[in-house]
Amino acid sequence: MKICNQKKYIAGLSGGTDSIFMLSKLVAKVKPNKIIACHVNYNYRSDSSIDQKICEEFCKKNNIKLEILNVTQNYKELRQNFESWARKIRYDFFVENLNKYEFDKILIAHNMNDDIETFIMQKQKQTIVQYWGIEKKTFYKDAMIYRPIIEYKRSQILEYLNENEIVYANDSTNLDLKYTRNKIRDSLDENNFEKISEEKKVLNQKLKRTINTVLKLVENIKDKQLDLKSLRHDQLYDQILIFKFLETNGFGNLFYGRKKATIKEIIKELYSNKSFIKIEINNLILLKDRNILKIIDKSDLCIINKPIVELSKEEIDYFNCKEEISKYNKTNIWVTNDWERTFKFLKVNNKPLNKVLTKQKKSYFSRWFDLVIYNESDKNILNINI
Ligand SMILES: Nc1ncnc2c1ncn2[C@@H]1O[C@H](COP(=O)(O)OP(=O)(O)OP(=O)(O)O)[C@@H](O)[C@H]1O
Repeated sequence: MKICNQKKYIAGLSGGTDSIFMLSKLVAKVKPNKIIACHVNYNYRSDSSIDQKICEEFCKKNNIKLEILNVTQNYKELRQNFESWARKIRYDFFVENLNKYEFDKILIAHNMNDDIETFIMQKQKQTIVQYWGIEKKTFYKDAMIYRPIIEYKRSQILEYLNENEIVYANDSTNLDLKYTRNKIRDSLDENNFEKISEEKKVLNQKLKRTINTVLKLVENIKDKQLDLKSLRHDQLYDQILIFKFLETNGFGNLFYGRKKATIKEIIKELYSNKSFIKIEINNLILLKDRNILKIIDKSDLCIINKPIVELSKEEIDYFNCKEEISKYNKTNIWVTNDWERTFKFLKVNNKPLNKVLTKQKKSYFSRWFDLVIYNESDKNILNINI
């Protein structure tokens, strides 16, 4: 276990095998005053107090300061997934202590089995990943999370604890096979770990290279638009590119944990001959506008079709059209930028407006920003510069 004895550590201590093992190894290398253990008692299981007691006794014996967060929550009323809710509570608690004591790193006791299980799960679930398995070092709210026992197998950990007669808690949820992870856990043979780790390593190297290339490209993207010539007909590259493009423009959360299929379908559409494609996911509009892919936040768009006299001050400012509309103030004069709905029946010199614009290869995106002024009775447009 690589650990620097000069640094100060906040250690996540659940009382289970892994974190007790991590701390046992840690106290052998680092002075106790450089370690603070943090335990979260969720009061979720009937035996939660046993875990807390094990942590208290371990820390007392090893002269380590222990911070405990006692969670009071009515679990019948919890409306979200327990695991992700619980994870946020404990990571926030770790960060709070890291800042309070001005320590350097947070240590979490994931082991090699967790890493391999995560890898197998990622492959089965076919989600977009940025790393295969569990990374040794990550960040949470600017705090460094380090996993010093990621190279230890569960069997090695148990052997060490039993040999040294160290007391640990049994996590009763581990025995419950209804969870996917536990099903995978049961089917894994540690003898295959070297081979799986090698496969994981190769995939991660490839993924890292791709992410780095994509990031260089995405860094230079302006106006939330991607030139579709940047796609490479390489599945991994294209998927990462679209994902990073969405992520850097604030829409990554829509795709975290989502099946890769969603991004794959988007890419398939982008390669089609269609010059216009509009994909909507919650507040996101992805617009293929000929050779450009544009990200639009629906809440940034103002789409109208109404009599000119009903334009609000905000709308006049948004379209910067004060001067233009002052020329028209009759009641049968309407304004619109709702090109998807109105341009098929509006006419310019008796031709449908959308056909004229398509012929001119007018960008679909820009149509939302040019206000069309038209006569409601004959549907002819009046601002002929369009
Ligand atoms: N109740 C707890 N109190 C303090 N630390 C905990 C607690 N539960 C988990 N941890 C820390 O997190 C590590 C991983 O725990 P576990 O495998 O249960 O979580 P996970 O959901 O797989 O991963 P994650 O840490 O990302 O939530 C533990 O070994 C321990 O270091």
